[in-house]
Amino acid sequence: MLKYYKDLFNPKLSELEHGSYITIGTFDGVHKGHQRLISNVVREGKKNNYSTIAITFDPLPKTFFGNGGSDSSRLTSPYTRAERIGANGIDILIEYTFNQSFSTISAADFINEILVGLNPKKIFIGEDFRFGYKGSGNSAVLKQAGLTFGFETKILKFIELGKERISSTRVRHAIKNGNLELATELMGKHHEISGKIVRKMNDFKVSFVPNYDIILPPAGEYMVDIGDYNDKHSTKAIILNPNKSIDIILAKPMINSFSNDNVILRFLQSGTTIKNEEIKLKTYKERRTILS
Ligand SMILES: Cc1cc2nc3c(=O)[nH]c(=O)nc-3n(C[C@H](O)[C@H](O)[C@H](O)COP(=O)(O)O)c2cc1C
Ligand SMILES: Nc1ncnc2c1ncn2[C@@H]1O[C@H](COP(=O)(O)OP(=O)(O)OP(=O)(O)O)[C@@H](O)[C@H]1O
Repeated sequence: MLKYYKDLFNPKLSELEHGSYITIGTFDGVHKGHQRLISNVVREGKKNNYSTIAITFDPLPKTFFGNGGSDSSRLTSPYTRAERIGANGIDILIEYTFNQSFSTISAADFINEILVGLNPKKIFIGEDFRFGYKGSGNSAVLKQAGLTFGFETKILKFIELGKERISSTRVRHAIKNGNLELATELMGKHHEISGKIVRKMNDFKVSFVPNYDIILPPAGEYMVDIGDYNDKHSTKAIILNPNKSIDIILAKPMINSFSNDNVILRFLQSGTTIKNEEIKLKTYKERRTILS
């Protein structure tokens, strides 16, 4: 069971007396590259009987700095990210609020005031990992600090798919292009958002609104699973405008079974099952708009 801490400075956790193995990153989407990094921490940590820790940030540093454009829109809510990190076997997740004062912590202070208190024995990062004010900390800085504080730094090579590096940015592009199949392959999970059914148009058509500002594929038709944790139904979702609600067309009128609760919408693939009369209706509507 994952333990989830927020904003721990100078931590002194009794469970870490023996030592810890740590990984650090934004981990949005927890894609297969992240999973490899995490599984190295978990495998080696368990073997040596150390607690395993993931350190992460919210909001995403890219979003905070506002320089990512649509590349910084989120794949996962903090909750879904935590859930995926926990499912990969990490013991402790520490999430830091990435605000103005946090962003100006120097690399040395990040090591002294955050990492050292966690009693690290080994820190696992990918090739490009940077940390601290203006990104001045890197693997060389960690290796040097390890000589003083008694930890190792392990740098993992990037995992690729189709000779291209897997990254959160690549998953975001795949979703923006409506390529849900590629997004699923890169994450090893379907793209999912939690939200609420806010309106019932008729027994077969409801309106879903996401709880969190998560990236959506473009307007179009998608095959989805919708349901709560116990119950899910494969059906069809229509996105008319990615900033608004999503229309769900139900295969059978079963929505009462999860009426007021949070439901999870998982995008399986782009849809191909649109009916003829719906296509006609759509064309007609579009023509009228152009004429008026
Ligand atoms: C204490 C701290 C301060 C940071 N300050 C900056 C900064 O001033 N400018 C910047 O571009 N990124 C800054 N970052 C973000 C890092 O460059 C990087 O995005 C973050 O550590 C997450 O790593 P990842 O992008 O590999 O997931 C900072 C990170 C940390 C931990
Ligand atoms: N393909 C990969 N293989 C192995 N490690 C990776 C891979 N991608 C990222 N990492 C590592 O995972 C940690 C977290 O990375 P981060 O969250 O910045 O992922 P990212 O995919 O590079 O995100 P973004 O595309 O938004 O920059 C870092 O240590 C990073 O080096």
